[in-house]
Amino acid sequence: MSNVDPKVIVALDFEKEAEAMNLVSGLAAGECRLKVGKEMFTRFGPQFVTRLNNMGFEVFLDLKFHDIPNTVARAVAAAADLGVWMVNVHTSGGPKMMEAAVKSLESFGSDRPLLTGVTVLTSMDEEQLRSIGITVDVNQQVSRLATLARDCGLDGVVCSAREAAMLRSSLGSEFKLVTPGIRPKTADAGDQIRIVTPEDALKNGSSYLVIGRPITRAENPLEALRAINESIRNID
Ligand SMILES: O=c1ccn([C@@H]2O[C@H](COP(=O)(O)O)[C@@H](O)[C@H]2O)c(=O)[nH]1
Repeated sequence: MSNVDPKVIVALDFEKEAEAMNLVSGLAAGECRLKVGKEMFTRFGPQFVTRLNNMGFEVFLDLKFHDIPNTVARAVAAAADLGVWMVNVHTSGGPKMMEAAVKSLESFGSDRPLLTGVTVLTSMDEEQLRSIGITVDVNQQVSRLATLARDCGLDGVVCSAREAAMLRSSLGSEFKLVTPGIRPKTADAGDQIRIVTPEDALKNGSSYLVIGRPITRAENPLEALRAINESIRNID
């Protein structure tokens, strides 16, 4: 299936580069985007991202930067130099950090990557929020962090699709909602808690669906991706 703005971002979380390439080499760039996270970037570095770019794929570099403003700004600019499509920071780094990240992309003009901010990890629930001293419920915390991200000039946030309808109505149609924790009905949740099916995520207003293990650990990953693409084909 060819798609000019593919909704699915496949999370390439593999121990071996060859395993990832085995999947990627069977894909057409229009079928999905690819996410490189902490595991593969730590093992295979920027060269791995460049390799995917050279094959025509748009890459979401999911390193969730969280540090002092100067360090994050420089890391975000380094990601832009690498030519990624999207890069992210943790919104809990605060407004000064997010504003510095936005500013660091000014010189890239229209070539800059999308900049998104992680709100509350999809593996967390209220109980875990309380254990780190956050006493409001998940929706309130996500809403607060997403609004802050929007006000700092970020292009969107990473959240669960459970919060997508709420954020879509408060933050408008252009703000990107990037949603991991996607699980087709029969898939294992694993360590994810705030899960949503691909169909419901798009109906709720998600912009992009981040999907890892339901595709990468499937017996036939290409078939699994194509079945998901087919299931969401007619959903706006
Ligand atoms: O809140 C978040 C932020 C990032 N992720 C990342 O997305 C993928 C999800 O993989 P699955 O195998 O589909 O669970 C993974 O790379 C996470 O690091 C997230 O899950 N939740």
